[in-house]
Amino acid sequence: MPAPETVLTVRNLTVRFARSKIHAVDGVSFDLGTERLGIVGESGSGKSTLGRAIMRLLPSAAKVEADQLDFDGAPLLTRSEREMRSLRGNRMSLIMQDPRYSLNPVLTVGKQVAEAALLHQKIGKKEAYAKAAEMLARVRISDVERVMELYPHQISGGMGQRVMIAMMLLAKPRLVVADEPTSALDVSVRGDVLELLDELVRENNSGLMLISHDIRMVAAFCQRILVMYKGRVVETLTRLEDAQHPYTRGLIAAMPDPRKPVRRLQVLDRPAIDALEPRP
Ligand SMILES: Nc1ncnc2c1ncn2[C@@H]1O[C@H](COP(=O)(O)OP(=O)(O)OP(=O)(O)O)[C@@H](O)[C@H]1O
Repeated sequence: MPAPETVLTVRNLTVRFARSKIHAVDGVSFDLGTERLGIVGESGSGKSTLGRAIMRLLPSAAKVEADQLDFDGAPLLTRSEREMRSLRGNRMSLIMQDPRYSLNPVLTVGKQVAEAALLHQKIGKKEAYAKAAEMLARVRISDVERVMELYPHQISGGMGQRVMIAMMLLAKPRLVVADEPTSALDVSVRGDVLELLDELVRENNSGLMLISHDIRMVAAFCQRILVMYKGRVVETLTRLEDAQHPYTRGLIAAMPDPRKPVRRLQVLDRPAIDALEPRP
């Protein structure tokens, strides 16, 4: 029996897309507790595919296999699509880079947050609107009344992420997968959104997978980091200072440290890294 705080157990997870020779995710194993876990790697390393495989949100062309993929102690891969839809609306949530793809474009912000309140709490319609306003204020939206009347295309990316987080505060998910949640945002609001995400997962005692190419941001926010290269986890870290793998060091060097003067950015020595990762 897994410990009660175990949210996810992943053993030898593999994803392969039809007509592709490579494994987008290649034998990944890890456990996720009620913690903030970062998944980092360069573009194409398999981060998003890993997150979507866990949410069971990959297209049918993707073949997902695992020795074990358990969420809250129960297998995920054998669940029906109907069960998955219910899980995704309640127990697991995905935050994507652009919230406009997650919010319903034909519903005002107020209506969709109120619908989330109706779905997750035993309250009436009027109370649901009051609850929606309360949640939007909690994610530090100042002009709540006005924002509730707007449609998703009328709000900024930062505002969209706040709305998503407000809806998740109502759903209280056990697992949050956040895929580059701040990459499309103005630098000035990135910190705010991360802070809200932190409040969300702490309040609900959730497990968070934060997927990003920005290893410094992830290191500042997460307790543990999995470093992915060509679909595999090459290193697990709790501090950047402990990085041993040349690929990880390359990722760190490629992200300028804001506290230090900019030097020439390093280029990854791929042949040397590939030589360390023998392929079958
Ligand atoms: N729908 C798809 N069909 C075929 N191949 C895919 C599909 N989605 C992803 N891939 C491939 O899987 C591999 C991993 O891609 P993935 O998007 O997971 O990487 P990533 O690390 O998240 O990159 P990025 O940061 O650019 O999103 C890549 O080789 C990619 O081309």
